[in-house]
Amino acid sequence: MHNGTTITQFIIEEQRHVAGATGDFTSLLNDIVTACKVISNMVNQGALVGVLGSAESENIQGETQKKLDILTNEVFIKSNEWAGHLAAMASEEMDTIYDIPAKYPRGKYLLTFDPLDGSSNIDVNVSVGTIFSILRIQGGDGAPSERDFLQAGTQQVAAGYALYGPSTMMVLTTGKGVNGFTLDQSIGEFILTHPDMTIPADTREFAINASNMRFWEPAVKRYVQECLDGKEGPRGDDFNMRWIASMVAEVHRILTRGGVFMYPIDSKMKSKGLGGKLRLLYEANPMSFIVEQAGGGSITGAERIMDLQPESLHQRVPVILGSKNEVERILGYHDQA
Ligand SMILES: O=P(O)(O)OC[C@H]1O[C@](O)(COP(=O)(O)O)[C@@H](O)[C@@H]1O
Ligand SMILES: [Mg+2]
Ligand SMILES: [Mg+2]
Repeated sequence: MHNGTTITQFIIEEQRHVAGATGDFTSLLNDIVTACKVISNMVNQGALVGVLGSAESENIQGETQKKLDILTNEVFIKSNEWAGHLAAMASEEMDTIYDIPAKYPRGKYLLTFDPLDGSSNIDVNVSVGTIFSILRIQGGDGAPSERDFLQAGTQQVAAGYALYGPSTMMVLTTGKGVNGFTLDQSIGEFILTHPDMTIPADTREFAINASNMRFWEPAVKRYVQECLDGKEGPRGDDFNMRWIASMVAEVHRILTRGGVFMYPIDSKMKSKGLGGKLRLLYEANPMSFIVEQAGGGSITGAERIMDLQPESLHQRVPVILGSKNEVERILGYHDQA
């Protein structure tokens, strides 16, 4: 018998304190947990089940989809469309919203997700993940539309990610702190192993794709240069650098030991009319909710991400998140720039 709290138990106990809770939310989270277990197995099996490599298709972002991008999207749809908790879904891998088929009852929640984050790492067997965010539909009983999804991050009911790494983990917030669970493969259950995760306010570790340096804005160039100048520079201390190229893995490292993650806007993106690399609804908002609930900060450079009013389903934004004091320093550099 395991001796820990399962994620199901944890969610039910948490929901007992929510006035008027109907069990819908608990059951929706459980369906998401099931989807991540299926994906964990798929990712783990990899070449054994022929899921590596690219598909012959592109998503709306113009990215060549990986086979696993499509398969994991299907897993999320199938696991969540039937139970009657959702009005609709939206995903990185689907151009438009996914309306719940008429054969299933429709519910009051909206689910946005990045079924497989860190796609460029799949074929090289580096950690990847799944990111999700839950909203409540605000409109009436009519058919849901894209507009229903365009809610600020502060409206999120819950957010989480699964990390498929050396062990499979799930990290979750419902607005009452952040908790981490590890999948016990022997019983197929996520067990609470990282209660009340918090991000240290200070750090000496940053993560950014330095190959874009010549395109960065002055504030980001200044911040990174000062980190690289280390003890001899104005920070008077040495900094370490990391870049995994899977946002989930970067955020998990920051939740575990602090740090700052940056995918800022740059002149190359601007020249293509892009507002950033990462997507607001199913990458930036859920990760910002988690990071803020763990005591960290999350900004675009100039403003708090969770206050942004979304304009479109696949909108991209700059992301700078992590240890609070570093994020505030970077915000200050943008104000001064
Ligand atoms: O290729 P780069 O510049 O290193 O970008 C890596 C970033 O792109 C992403 O892979 C984008 O997410 P997807 O893999 O879900 O498209 C992030 O996880 C990661 O932080
Ligand atoms: Mg992603
Ligand atoms: Mg993805």
